[in-house]
Amino acid sequence: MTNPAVALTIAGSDSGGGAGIQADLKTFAAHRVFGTSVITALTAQNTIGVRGISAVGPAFVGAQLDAVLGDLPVAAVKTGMLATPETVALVATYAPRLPGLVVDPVLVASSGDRLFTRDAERAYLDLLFPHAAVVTPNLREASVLLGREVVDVDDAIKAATDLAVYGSRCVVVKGGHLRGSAEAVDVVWHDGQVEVLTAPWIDTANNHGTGCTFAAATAARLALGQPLADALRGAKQYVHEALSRSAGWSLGAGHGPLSWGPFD
Ligand SMILES: Nc1ncnc2c1ncn2[C@@H]1O[C@H](COP(=O)(O)OP(=O)(O)OP(=O)(O)O)[C@@H](O)[C@H]1O
Ligand SMILES: Cc1ncc(COP(=O)(O)O)c(N)n1
Repeated sequence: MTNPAVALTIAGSDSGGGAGIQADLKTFAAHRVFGTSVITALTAQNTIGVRGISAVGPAFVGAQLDAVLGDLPVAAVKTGMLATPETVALVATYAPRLPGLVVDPVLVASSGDRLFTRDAERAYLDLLFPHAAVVTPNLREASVLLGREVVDVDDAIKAATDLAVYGSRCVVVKGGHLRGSAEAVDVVWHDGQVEVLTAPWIDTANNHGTGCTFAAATAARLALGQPLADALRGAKQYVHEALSRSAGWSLGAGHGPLSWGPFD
């Protein structure tokens, strides 16, 4: 019997089940990847918004990392909500032991609620980005990180190029919040080249967890040994399929969750 590939998510819990650790573990399982998890924060959250956050102290985040990395053959890692600059700094100290590192710099929930205490920008840019195989900010996160508005595809191309300066091997500026487009366009910077990933736009309010799912699907595919470019294309396709299958659901009064695979 061969072992399954193992991936790790370092992220926050979403009590509503749509984003965070819950979305990541579902996405790993959908790729037939065994999921491990280091929890950085609890959120009291549903499809409408975030009611409260209780961050886990960095020492206990470290204890979880030691437990997982000291025992299991983690082949790829995704970071989501890290909640505090201290936890970003702590995770950065583990970076040499974190293969295939996908950094989703979660700062704000789709509801608009903040998911990070303060001083996020410098901690992410200076400490974690240099170790990442890929970083995956959405438009709003790219704006916060760069301290300027990022609202259209041209801005996203410039943002991806400017964020690449911080040392990540690849940057994806996700366009799920671009207005007025018939396509969901993500801008990818890789080795000095910029390209776009596109998929047909799905008209649905059930989009809570798209960012987490995209980053987790990328990490799952890296854990399975796919090259990064293939992993990103496959993750984009996975999110599109998940969104299209749950477009008509009505779970909760706010932004509902996505469906999940396997889809093959
Ligand atoms: N309505 C949609 N139709 C098709 N693809 C979408 C849609 N919304 C988001 N996506 C895709 O989902 C992925 C995540 O992008 P998005 O910009 O939504 O991330 P995010 O803002 O981090 O997520 P969230 O909105 O859940 O916080 C991207 O590949 C994006 O293009
Ligand atoms: C615990 C937690 N982590 C992350 C997100 C953002 O998720 P997404 O950008 O996928 O909506 C969230 N709402 N809650």
